Amino acid sequence: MAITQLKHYHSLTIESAISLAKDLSLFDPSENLTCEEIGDGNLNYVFRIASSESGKSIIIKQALPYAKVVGESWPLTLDRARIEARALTLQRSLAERLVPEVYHSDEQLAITIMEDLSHLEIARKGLNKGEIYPSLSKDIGEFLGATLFFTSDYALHPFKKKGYVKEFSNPELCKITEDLVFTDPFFNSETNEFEQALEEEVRNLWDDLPLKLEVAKLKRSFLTEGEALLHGDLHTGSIFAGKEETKVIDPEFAFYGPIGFDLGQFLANLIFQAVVREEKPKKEEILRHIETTWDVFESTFSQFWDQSEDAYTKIDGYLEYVLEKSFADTIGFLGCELIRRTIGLAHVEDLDSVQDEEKRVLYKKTCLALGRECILERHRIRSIQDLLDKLI
Ligand SMILES: Nc1ncnc2c1ncn2[C@@H]1O[C@H](COP(=O)(O)OP(=O)(O)O)[C@@H](O)[C@H]1O
Ligand SMILES: CSC[C@H]1O[C@H](OP(=O)(O)O)[C@H](O)[C@@H]1O
Repeated sequence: MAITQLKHYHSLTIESAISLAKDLSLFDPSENLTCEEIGDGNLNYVFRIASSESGKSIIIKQALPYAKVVGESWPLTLDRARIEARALTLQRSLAERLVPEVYHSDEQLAITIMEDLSHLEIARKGLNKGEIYPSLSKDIGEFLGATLFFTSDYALHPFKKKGYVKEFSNPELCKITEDLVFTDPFFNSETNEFEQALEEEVRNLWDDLPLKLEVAKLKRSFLTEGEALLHGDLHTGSIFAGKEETKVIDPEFAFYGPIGFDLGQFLANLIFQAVVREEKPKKEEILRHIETTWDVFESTFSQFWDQSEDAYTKIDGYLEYVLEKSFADTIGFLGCELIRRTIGLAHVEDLDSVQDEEKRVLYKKTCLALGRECILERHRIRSIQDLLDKLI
């Protein structure tokens, strides 16, 4: 009888990460390898292994059985590593240029081994330094048009789509979003974190019943509308950018949800930049990115729509209905992201790194007011220009 040796989960160290890379023949046995842990996200460890001889390098990302940002008191499923590796592979098959290659994955060890993108920079970091990324919004618009269309019912046989819905069932990570994006910031919850100077605005939000009703509707969409496979956490910290290259990483929150969610998260994270940039040309750069993201998403999605085999896609007005609904959802989700990143558990460097306290508080108040307006007015904000008018 063959004896199968089961690999049990253990968290990697610098040494064991190097041994693993060698065991998997990702490097020549004779190569001298260096390894460093470079993870700066909230949840996982990320090891970069490089050979000085060949110049080759790889990334090993490992999930921990808890959320790194909080520690062992917040247990978290290792299944997120399976979801991430699968989502990267599927998204790469739909938008090859915009997603890193996965070399290997292992569910037991909760690892994904992938292409090293260190020649690029995390978009949030670069944007904060004033870097210009000419193709960022065009690329993200294309990524969203392709990944959202080709994982939806407009493109897939219903059996295939429902298979994906099952495969990407991601209850624990969805629960984080349900709590941290849709619930906690709108209630006096322990996870919230905000400065004293925002107390009055925050209490007003908590007391704002019409606002809470609209957030409840958005949360309901997130919980119930399995339209397409979402990235699920598409903020500027999940994107590597360069002058001519863009890559989307970190889809561990992937699941079937409403099309507007990824768009809303990405646009909100651009809006943080629009808010903190006071010089007109610098702000303009971001406004153009906001416009281009939606425009490219809309045109890419519409082009693919014409290839659909679903008879209803030939009915006049159906595409327009889907786009209008997705746009209103995008504006609403964008509002929730603006608020949660300002007063919730997970903040953004764009706002928090502003040293001048008066300015920082002013920017945060602007984000809260804008978030509220977008949630409440999402059906009256009819075009991307209507949104831009609110940012000037
Ligand atoms: N493929 C990659 N190439 C180079 N660096 C990477 C890669 N993936 C992740 N990193 C680095 O690790 C950090 C955290 O990765 P991320 O996937 O966002 O982890 P988390 O899920 O913990 O948020 C990134 O900000 C980046 O600096
Ligand atoms: C405790 S998870 C908080 C927050 O972190 C995730 O982002 P990332 O891992 O990319 O830093 C996600 O946005 C969660 O809402």
